[in-house]
Amino acid sequence: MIDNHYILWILADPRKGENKRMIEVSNLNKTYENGYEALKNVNFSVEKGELVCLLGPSGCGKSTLLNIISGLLDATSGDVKFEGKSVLDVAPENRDIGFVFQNYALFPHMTAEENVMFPLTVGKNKKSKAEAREIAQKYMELTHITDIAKKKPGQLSGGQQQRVAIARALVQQPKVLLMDEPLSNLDARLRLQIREEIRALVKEVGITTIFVTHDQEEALSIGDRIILLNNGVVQQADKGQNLYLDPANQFVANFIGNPVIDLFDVQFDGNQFNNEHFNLLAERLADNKLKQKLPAGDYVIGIRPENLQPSTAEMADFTIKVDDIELIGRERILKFYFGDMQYRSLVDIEDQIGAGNEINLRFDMKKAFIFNKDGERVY
Ligand SMILES: Nc1ncnc2c1ncn2[C@@H]1O[C@H](COP(=O)(O)OP(=O)(O)OP(=O)(O)O)[C@@H](O)[C@H]1O
Repeated sequence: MIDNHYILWILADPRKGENKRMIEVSNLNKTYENGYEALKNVNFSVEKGELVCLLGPSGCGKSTLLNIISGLLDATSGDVKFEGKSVLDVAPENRDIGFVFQNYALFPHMTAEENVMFPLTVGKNKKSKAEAREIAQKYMELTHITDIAKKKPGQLSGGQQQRVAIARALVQQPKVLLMDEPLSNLDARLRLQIREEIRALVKEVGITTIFVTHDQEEALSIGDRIILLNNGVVQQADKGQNLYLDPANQFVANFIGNPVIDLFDVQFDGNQFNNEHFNLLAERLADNKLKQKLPAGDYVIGIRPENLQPSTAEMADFTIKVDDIELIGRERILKFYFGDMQYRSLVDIEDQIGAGNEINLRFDMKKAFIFNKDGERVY
């Protein structure tokens, strides 16, 4: 019989968490030869079987980070560990990684099947031809490409080529799958379809995956978690819904969300938030959301368009003239201007409000965010 002390010891074992952790990036910095700091003290980890999206605007350092994890690029300082062991001294081909690129990178003279089999015909993963074919067959079935097995890349659509590339990356049964903007060259409809296929596939295979994209919608739909980078700095690493509902700072609030969040410059006098269009009493804030006592000064109020709603004249914070409307599925976006800045309110499609209408709007202050002048969230 196992005694209770033994069970307690297992439960208290500090190594327990490490067993679940596949990738750990710690204090990672990259300064290019021209002195440009592309990554600044990057820290995050990825659990086994997790699908994490690296998201951020062009030039934020996504490819630099992916290339350091894969070994194609050296870090300036910091560490990358796989299953608790540093891989910085391990050559890329020995890191047990499958890589999928934006441009597919297939061998044009080989058929789809030969491309998929290729990693099993060379190097340390070399198998007999029959075995290679059998394994390739399994991954070709998983990626739905058996019917195009004998075709060459030039005869395949972009979506088919990317499926071949994914099968080729998985056929070595790597521990980690890295995907660098794999859907960028596909048309909109195919992007939607293949991203769903990719998520289903990596979950079925159970492989730890880092998926790079600059498209927030793609990241929100595919990732278990999102690591949002800007200027080489991790802004927030969290579930997609938390980036939307509980953004760490003004950059995250502004980057995530479609339609984009409304941001208003305000001055706080200790009692109300003021600008030339409205005055909002601080007592409308939810006390438990305040991260600190706010000194008087300049702030930015952020409100998601669905939380800036038409109201009665008595309850209104301000009145606007609708400049334009946009229909998106079940909802309509009402657009209006203060000066040359455009703002948005999101209402139900049934609300018969059109361009040119004057309407009253009210902030749901319990759902607003407030940022200080450094973009840090204070509420
Ligand atoms: N070899 C290099 N020397 C100097 N600067 C570089 C080098 N490679 C990249 N950079 C710079 O480092 C920053 C990060 O580049 P990186 O390619 O990692 O960004 P990214 O987020 O992948 O961008 P994109 O989405 O456009 O591919 C950019 O400002 C880029 O200009």
